[in-house]
Amino acid sequence: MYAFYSLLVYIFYTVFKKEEEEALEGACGASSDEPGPVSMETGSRRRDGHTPKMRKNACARLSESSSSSDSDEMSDEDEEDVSEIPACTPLAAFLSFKQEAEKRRASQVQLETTGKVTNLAESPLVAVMSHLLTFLEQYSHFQQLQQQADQYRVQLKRHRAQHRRQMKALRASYRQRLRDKNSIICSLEEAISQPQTPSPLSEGECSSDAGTQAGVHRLVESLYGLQGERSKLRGELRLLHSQLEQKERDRHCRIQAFQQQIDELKSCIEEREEELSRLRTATGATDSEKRVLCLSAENESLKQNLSVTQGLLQQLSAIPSQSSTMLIKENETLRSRVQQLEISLQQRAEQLSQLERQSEQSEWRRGEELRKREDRVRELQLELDRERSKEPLVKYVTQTVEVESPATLKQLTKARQRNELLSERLSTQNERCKHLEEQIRKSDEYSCNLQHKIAAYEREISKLREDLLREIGHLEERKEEAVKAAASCSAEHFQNLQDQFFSLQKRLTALPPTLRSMKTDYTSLRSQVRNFSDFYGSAINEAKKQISAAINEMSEANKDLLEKYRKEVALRRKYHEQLVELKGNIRVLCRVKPVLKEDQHEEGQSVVVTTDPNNESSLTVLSKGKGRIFELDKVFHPQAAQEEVFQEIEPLVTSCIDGYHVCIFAYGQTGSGKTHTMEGSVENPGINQRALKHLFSVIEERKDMWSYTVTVSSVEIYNEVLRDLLSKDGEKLDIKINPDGTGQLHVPGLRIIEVKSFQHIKKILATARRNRITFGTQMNQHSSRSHALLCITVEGTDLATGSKTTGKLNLVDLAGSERVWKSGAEGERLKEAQNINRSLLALGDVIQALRARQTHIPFRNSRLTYLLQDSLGKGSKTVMVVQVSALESNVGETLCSLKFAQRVCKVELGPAARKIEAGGQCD
Ligand SMILES: Nc1ncnc2c1ncn2[C@@H]1O[C@H](COP(=O)(O)OP(=O)(O)OP(=O)(O)O)[C@@H](O)[C@H]1O
Repeated sequence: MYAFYSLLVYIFYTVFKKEEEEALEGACGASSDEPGPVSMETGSRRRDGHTPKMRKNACARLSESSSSSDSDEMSDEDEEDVSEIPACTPLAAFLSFKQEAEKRRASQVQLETTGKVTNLAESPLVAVMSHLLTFLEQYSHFQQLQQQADQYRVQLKRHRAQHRRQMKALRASYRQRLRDKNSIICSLEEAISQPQTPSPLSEGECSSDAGTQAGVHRLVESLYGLQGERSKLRGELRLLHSQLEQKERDRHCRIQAFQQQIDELKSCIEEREEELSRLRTATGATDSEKRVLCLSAENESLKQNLSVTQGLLQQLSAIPSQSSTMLIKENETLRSRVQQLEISLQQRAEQLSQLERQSEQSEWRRGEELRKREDRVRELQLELDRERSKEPLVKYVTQTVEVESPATLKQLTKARQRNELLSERLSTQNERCKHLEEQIRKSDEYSCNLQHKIAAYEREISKLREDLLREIGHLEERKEEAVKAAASCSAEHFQNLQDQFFSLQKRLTALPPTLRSMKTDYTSLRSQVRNFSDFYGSAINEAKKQISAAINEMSEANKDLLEKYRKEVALRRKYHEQLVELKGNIRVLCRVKPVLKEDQHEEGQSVVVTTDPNNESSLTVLSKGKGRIFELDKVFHPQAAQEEVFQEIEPLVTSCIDGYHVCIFAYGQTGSGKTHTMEGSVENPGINQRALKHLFSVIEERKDMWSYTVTVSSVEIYNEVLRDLLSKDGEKLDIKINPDGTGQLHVPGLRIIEVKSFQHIKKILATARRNRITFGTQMNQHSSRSHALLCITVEGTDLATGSKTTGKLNLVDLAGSERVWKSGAEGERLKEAQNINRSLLALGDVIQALRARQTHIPFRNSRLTYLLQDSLGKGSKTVMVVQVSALESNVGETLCSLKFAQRVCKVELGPAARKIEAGGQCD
């Protein structure tokens, strides 16, 4: 049995071994004997139909499970060599044998199922055989599969090759198409560069080549990309356009600005030219005239030259030609010279005509200028008239105030009438009260008299009683005596006694009625007195009731009245402000000092300053035989009283109570009356005292609605040093910024006194006057050597609304401006004078800057201007009183002062600003 197995295994081994060896031999022989593709082409086929190469490949494929794709470089011929391989191997014979065995086994199974069981299946040889057969079957199946796979691979290769070929052809055609399309793109680009060009890709073209549709699509995409780029470029272009437009606009604006500047410059040049021509006309001949003269003179000389040359020519022509050539040459040069001269003559003539035209033009311009001047004069005249008509305007404004509010006025008059009625009733009640009181007093007196009378009566009665009793006692005694005597004496005597007794009895009976009447009188009087106190009390109560009722009625009516009054006050304030603004927030008044005896040092001094009684705003100064007219806001004639001057300033003082900053200062040469105007004397007080008086009277008027606090301080600036005029120590003071953050100035250490009454202020003013530095100069016996400032602050609180106002009134008496040589100042006085003049100069600079509306106003250049900063600048009200002397000896100073005043006149401070605080907010 074992021997059989061994034999079988051997058979199989030899069969497989042989097949394997053949395969290996084939492979080795092919690799050694048939090198390269040539041998492959010509190589004979083996028994099994496999070429050596194929086998090698198959081996490789077997060893490498992954069948990598053939390289593209593989030749097409190689691929074509692959053919179908027939499946006729020794294994096939074995397989047929195996199939037969299987069939046998199947029949055996059938036999088993039919019950004919044999013990063949149990034989180990049959099992091994069946195993071997299964293995062989699997192997053959594997080989078949391998063959199939090889076939597929070959087919695949073939397809791939075919595909590659197709691809090649396609690539070539694509390249061709690409070239075509490139040309199309170029044309497209050209088309794109030209806007609105229709797309060169027509539908027909797209559809014409279905194979190149993808390429066309790509092209279309690129076209879209290009279009996108084009739109982007267009956007950029638009942006550039807009930038360009912006630049254009900017350029245009700049051109306009330049044009404007040029226009301005032209107008400026024209003005200059006009000014120049004016100056020329003022000095005499114009430049053009002078040039005309010069040119005509030159012309003349040229003409003379010409005539001389012509004469020379004639002479030369007369001379026989000796050296003719020389002469000809000379002649020619002369001719050319003549020609030149003629040309220049012509030019000159042209210039002359041009200049004549110019002179004509300048003449015309002069005429224009003259006309303009006339117009200006007319305008000035009109302005003057307007200024003159201001006063009626002011009146008109006040009238219009009344006209504008007729309803209010009606109401007011009604209210006033009611008020009057009520006050009349109140007064009648008062009178009644008074009358009652008088009656009470009289009845008191009467009762007192009665009591006195009663006492006298009582005294008399008691006396009479005593007398009566005494008489009765006497009579009783006499009666007893008589009885005794009757007993003893005659009947005659008894009769006498009886008569006496009867008369006494009569007297006694006569006595009781008076006594009774007196008694009744007394009792009635007593009852009257008792009743009178009751009556008096009830009458008083009645009167009180009536009075309280009247008062209630009054207060009811008063509420309305108060409201109306408030409105009226506000309206008045408004119109007052308008009035002040109409007059100007900076006003210049001029006061001419009357000629006093002590001023006339020299004999025969004439008066050179005259005022016009018909025009209150002009004054004429006669200087060097010429009269100069000065126009100011108001001119006071020399006889003007202090009251008259104050009346002009009064509205501004009222403004201060309403919360405005007001500055009033007197300016002028030394001795011209500044101190007189500001301070005055005890008998004839000046602005300071009158202003304070007015202030307190207004405060008194408004006490029902406003409560005010008035504080006063006074300083002097002497040699640029600040001193307190209300303090005795005379310490140097400094001006600083208030640390409260308001940015306002304050003077640390300055005495500020709260003033309660006008009497109090009088004392304060007297102290300030005493402390001020004065010295006698040649110009003034008591010349003030310092600037004195009286600063009044009025803080008001509206009792109804609680709003607060802060007004300031600065009253300044400036030190006199003076000419040092004239005032005879030396040493310390000279230094004073220089300091005074310097600070006045600083004041002038401030005024000048305000007038020119400069952004920087040089307030800090002197202590005076620094201190007056908040009352001199914008939003404040200023009055300058210019004091001038009328005497000829002071004409220089008078002219200086008036010129300065006229400059101040032209300053505009703008609308005044009220300093009011409502609920902690500032206006
Ligand atoms: N309108 C006037 N009526 C009467 N007297 C006047 C008038 N003006 C000035 N005076 C008198 O002239 C004198 C000089 O005046 P005042 O002292 O006021 O001049 P001033 O300008 O203040 O001088 P200074 O600058 O030197 O102080 C004083 O005696 C004054 O009484």
